[in-house]
Amino acid sequence: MFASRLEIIPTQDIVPAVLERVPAGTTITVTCLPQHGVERTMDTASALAGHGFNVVPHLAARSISSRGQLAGILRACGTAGITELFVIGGDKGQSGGPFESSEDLMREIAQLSGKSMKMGVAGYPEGHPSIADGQLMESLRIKQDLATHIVTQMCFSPSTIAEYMAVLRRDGVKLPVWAGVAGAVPRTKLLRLATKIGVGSSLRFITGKGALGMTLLGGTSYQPEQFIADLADLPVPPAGIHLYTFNSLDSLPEAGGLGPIHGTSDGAGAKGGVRSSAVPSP
Ligand SMILES: NC(=O)C1=CN([C@@H]2O[C@H](COP(=O)(O)OP(=O)(O)OC[C@H]3O[C@@H](n4cnc5c(N)ncnc54)[C@H](O)[C@@H]3O)[C@@H](O)[C@H]2O)C=CC1
Ligand SMILES: Nc1nc(=O)c2c([nH]1)NC[C@@H]1CN(c3ccc(C(=O)N[C@@H](CCC(=O)O)C(=O)O)cc3)CN21
Repeated sequence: MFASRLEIIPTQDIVPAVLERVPAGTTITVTCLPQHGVERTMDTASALAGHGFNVVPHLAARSISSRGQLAGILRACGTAGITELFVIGGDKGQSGGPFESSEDLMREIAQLSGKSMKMGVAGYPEGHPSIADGQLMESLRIKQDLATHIVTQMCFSPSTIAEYMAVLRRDGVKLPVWAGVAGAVPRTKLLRLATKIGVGSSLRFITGKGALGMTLLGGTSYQPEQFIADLADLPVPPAGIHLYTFNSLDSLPEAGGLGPIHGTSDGAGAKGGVRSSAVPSP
């Protein structure tokens, strides 16, 4: 059984939906989209933290307008009891402030927080649409001293995750890897969003695979259970599952490998990054 986390989008109606459907104590990460701005991420994160969730806001470097704004965000984290952030560059074409990349922002956070803030970073098992593989790897090698773990982009292939982890280790990146898995999201929504974030080709590949594709994407929603079970069977499984819910919270996986969305600390914060009792032995 894997340790698990849920990712949500800070839409207006999401806090009551989470309160209704997700047990307090669950780890929830809150995205930071260019059209929303970081305030919405922080407002939602603080509200959920106040209701007893272990919350991880995403901070996009290019969406932060000033060092003062960052200091305010860190103060808000302190007030809400938030001790971990997910730091990315951000999909904004141009930076609106002093930080160009996740690395820039991580250095400033480490300094302002006296290195007490835990930070996750993004990994791309199938590459990134506009950043070369070599540059992504170099960026991870640099960031690993500031980070606690990697969360992968949404992926649909266990062997791709396995190969990605092997390449990371070969190239000297030692951080625990959490596999990004799509939740039970309606198939049309999933196809649209996967295309938008640059992983559409792998999803289209699956949908074009006849019987297997029908199993994976048949019915109205994607079903992640088989993929999660296959990840658990890898010789070296990932440290945990990061479930991209896209706010579809109606059928969170409770069986088939993920285990119940649990209410305890998931262990991603510590170096080593796994809740040993929750992860199958290699
Ligand atoms: N909002 C979210 O939750 C997530 C967002 N993303 C998006 O993925 C992208 C990358 O983010 P990070 O992994 O944090 O990378 P990053 O912004 O830290 O960049 C990694 C490396 O690539 C370079 N780089 C960045 N953008 C580039 C570009 N357009 N062309 C060439 N080189 C570039 C940077 O200088 C750095 O060396 C961003 O667009 C980010 O918003 C990825 C995962 C999650
Ligand atoms: N390049 C990239 N950007 C991201 O923001 C991102 C990734 N990759 N990879 C993993 C997750 C997935 N992300 C996403 C992507 C799209 C929506 C989304 O629902 N977009 C809605 C608009 C939501 C709104 O404005 O209220 C859409 O309809 O496109 C949410 C999270 C965030 N993360």
